[in-house]
Amino acid sequence: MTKKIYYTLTDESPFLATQSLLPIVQAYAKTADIDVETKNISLPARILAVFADKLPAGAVFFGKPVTDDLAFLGAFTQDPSANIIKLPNISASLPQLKAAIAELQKNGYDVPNYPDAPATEEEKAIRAKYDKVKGSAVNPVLRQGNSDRRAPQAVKNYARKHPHSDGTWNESVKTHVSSMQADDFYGNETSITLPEADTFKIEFVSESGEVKELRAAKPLLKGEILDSTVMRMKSLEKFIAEQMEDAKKQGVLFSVHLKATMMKVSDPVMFGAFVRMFFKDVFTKYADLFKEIGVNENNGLGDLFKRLDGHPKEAEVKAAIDAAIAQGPSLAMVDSTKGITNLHVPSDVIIDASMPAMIRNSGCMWNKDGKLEEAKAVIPDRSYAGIYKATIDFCKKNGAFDPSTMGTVQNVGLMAQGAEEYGSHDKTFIATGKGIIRAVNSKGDVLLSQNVEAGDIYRMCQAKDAPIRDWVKLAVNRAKAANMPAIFWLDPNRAHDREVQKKVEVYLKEYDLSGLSISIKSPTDAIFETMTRAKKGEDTISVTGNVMRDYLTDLFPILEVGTSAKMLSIVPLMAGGGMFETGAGGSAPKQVQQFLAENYLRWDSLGEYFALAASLEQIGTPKAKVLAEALDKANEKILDNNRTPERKLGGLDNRGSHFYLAMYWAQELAVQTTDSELAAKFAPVAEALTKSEQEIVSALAKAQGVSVDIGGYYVTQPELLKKWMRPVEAFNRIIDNI
Ligand SMILES: NC(=O)C1=CN([C@@H]2O[C@H](COP(=O)(O)OP(=O)(O)OC[C@H]3O[C@@H](n4cnc5c(N)ncnc54)[C@H](OP(=O)(O)O)[C@@H]3O)[C@@H](O)[C@H]2O)C=CC1
Ligand SMILES: O=C(O)CCC(=O)C(=O)O
Ligand SMILES: [Mg+2]
Repeated sequence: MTKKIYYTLTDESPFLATQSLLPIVQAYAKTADIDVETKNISLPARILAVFADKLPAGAVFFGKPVTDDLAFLGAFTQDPSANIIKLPNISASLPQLKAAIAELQKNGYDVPNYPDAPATEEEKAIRAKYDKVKGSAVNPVLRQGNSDRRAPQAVKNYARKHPHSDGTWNESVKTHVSSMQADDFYGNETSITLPEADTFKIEFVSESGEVKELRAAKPLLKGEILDSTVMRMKSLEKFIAEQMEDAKKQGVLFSVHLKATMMKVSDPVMFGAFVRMFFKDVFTKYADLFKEIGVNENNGLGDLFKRLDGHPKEAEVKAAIDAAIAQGPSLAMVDSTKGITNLHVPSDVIIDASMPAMIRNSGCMWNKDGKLEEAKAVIPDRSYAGIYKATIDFCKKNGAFDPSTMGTVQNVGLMAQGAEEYGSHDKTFIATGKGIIRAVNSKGDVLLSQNVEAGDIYRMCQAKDAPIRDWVKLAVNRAKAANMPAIFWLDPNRAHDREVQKKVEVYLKEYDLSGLSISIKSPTDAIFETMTRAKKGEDTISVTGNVMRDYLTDLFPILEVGTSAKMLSIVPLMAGGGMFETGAGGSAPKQVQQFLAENYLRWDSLGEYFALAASLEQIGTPKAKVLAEALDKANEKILDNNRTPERKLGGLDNRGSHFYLAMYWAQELAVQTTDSELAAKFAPVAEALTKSEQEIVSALAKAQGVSVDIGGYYVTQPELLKKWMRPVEAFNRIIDNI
């Protein structure tokens, strides 16, 4: 029977790479009776899916009828045969969402504008649909299992042989992390475990006793952990002002690191507080104008400039902003050549990628002159900031890490069913006045309650019992399989973590742990021990909650192997199937700019190669296993022979690396002796590819160095992509004839 792998079409670099890689994958998989079918979960496809009713019947996007592929895959995760390869996708900030809407409209798709200030019921409905697409809208739907992320041994070996630089560090480095000391999410957290199944609704009770329902009742399962907490806006503003002063005094760059994409409700509001405080006088002086043109600081300085464009007061306001920048502490830059600051776009600086990049750069970020400079990294909430502080302190004391000798850090992350903060969006509210926000059960009893004032950010999180049980199981299994010590990172000072720890202690008793080293430590102790071990070349498994999973699986891969793109990232679905994420990083937008400018794509598809091998293994048929084993060997050859993309024009790029994957994979299939049919099938393919190696690789190289038109950024044209991503007919012919 034909087996199926769903392969996702996403955005930016991984989407471009797919245009070249997928035809190879499909051709090889077909020989084992495996159908690799695409599902489009890109940002534009997701927008079209929610507005399908507004499109004419039979509307087509990227060569296929418009369907809700994310909903399809989300439901499919519950099928025990699910086998999904998931590439990184854009978690859109509002500026990105608006840009994608504009491109769709330009291409004739009649989707509505994003209503900034919805007034009518219709506008509110449109806004609600867009808010579903916004931010991290894909991963929480598909991640119906916990997370197993690690560097494949071959990748680790490669990094040891070809170490990148992790910068230089010593005690004199002025870079540091600054967090609030009170009134943050960390300080205000309360948590309970539900003794019985129940429901909860969220209400605001004003000072005068008026009750307003913020969210209707939703079910709670027995054993579920429920938290509530609040970030006090006035304290946050005061803290930001102090940190600006301090950065200026210390003569370091001022930078802010948040996760406005994944934390799509809370973090843009915090980002907005930074914009408002940095440009306090400007926002006060031009309050009326900003109201008139619809400025919302949560969307950043970039959006403000767009709204000012062509306004009679444009020059005056820009001068005031320039003056504020000149007066304030030096701002960290995203792109100094274009004048794009840390405060321009909420999704430009994303903490999981930005902090490791800074650590690798000896604690430096870019200043306005395009030079590296030490920085203050402001991370307001203390819940997770401590691990970066500990890393920086460790590097100051012990020097930079050395990729040629350091150990590896694997991660087992609690992620399933919207665990913890990453599932909190529908339970996050900005308080509209002074009073109480509370969670109330079916009997009317108050489960959790927080005092709030206008502007405070109230947030509730859930973590269900079954995922926690599954996470403990996964941790024990990984510790056994990898033969490494595993540490649960749980903070005794956090109410939520104390509830989790009670469960972990109970569930660990269900296993025979003899011969294993499994411990529970606070995040600061855990990272210290993990780094001390890594420095000595020793390996450790970090067993963490959802946010730390995200942070650590960029931090350690970037330190160890230079990028998280090369990670194996498996989600064993709780219903029995598997989702294979490719790498643990993002969609690398900077690389798209390079591709468009010079037809050079430096996306490294190694994450895809490893995900594919794991996916084929899961298919499990004898032929699929042969394909998987041959692919494993091909992957090693890719690394041994250095056939991963180089950074700069003129080198082997993404397409060249795909050629070598095809060649090595075919060679391995041709020489294996387990399946003679496959060997016979691939012998001529291997021969043809080997014979044409020089011709194809030099034709791919010759194609580089020109500017590229693919029809748009979000809305691209399939024929144009084919032309640019599969430019060598001789290569295409061999693949298409398999
Ligand atoms: N799983 C998912 O779907 C995820 C999606 N995202 C989304 O991705 C977008 C960008 O995120 P951002 O945080 O900037 O991080 P990215 O990982 O996209 O970019 C940071 C840097 O990582 C390096 N990099 C990442 N992947 C590769 C690769 N395959 N090959 C080579 N280099 C790579 C490059 O760094 P260098 O130049 O230093 O080599 C790149 O400039 C956002 O929209 C975000 O929401 C982010 C994380 C995960
Ligand atoms: O879903 C997202 O927005 C980002 C996911 C991410 O960063 C990760 O899983 O590492
Ligand atoms: Mg991440």
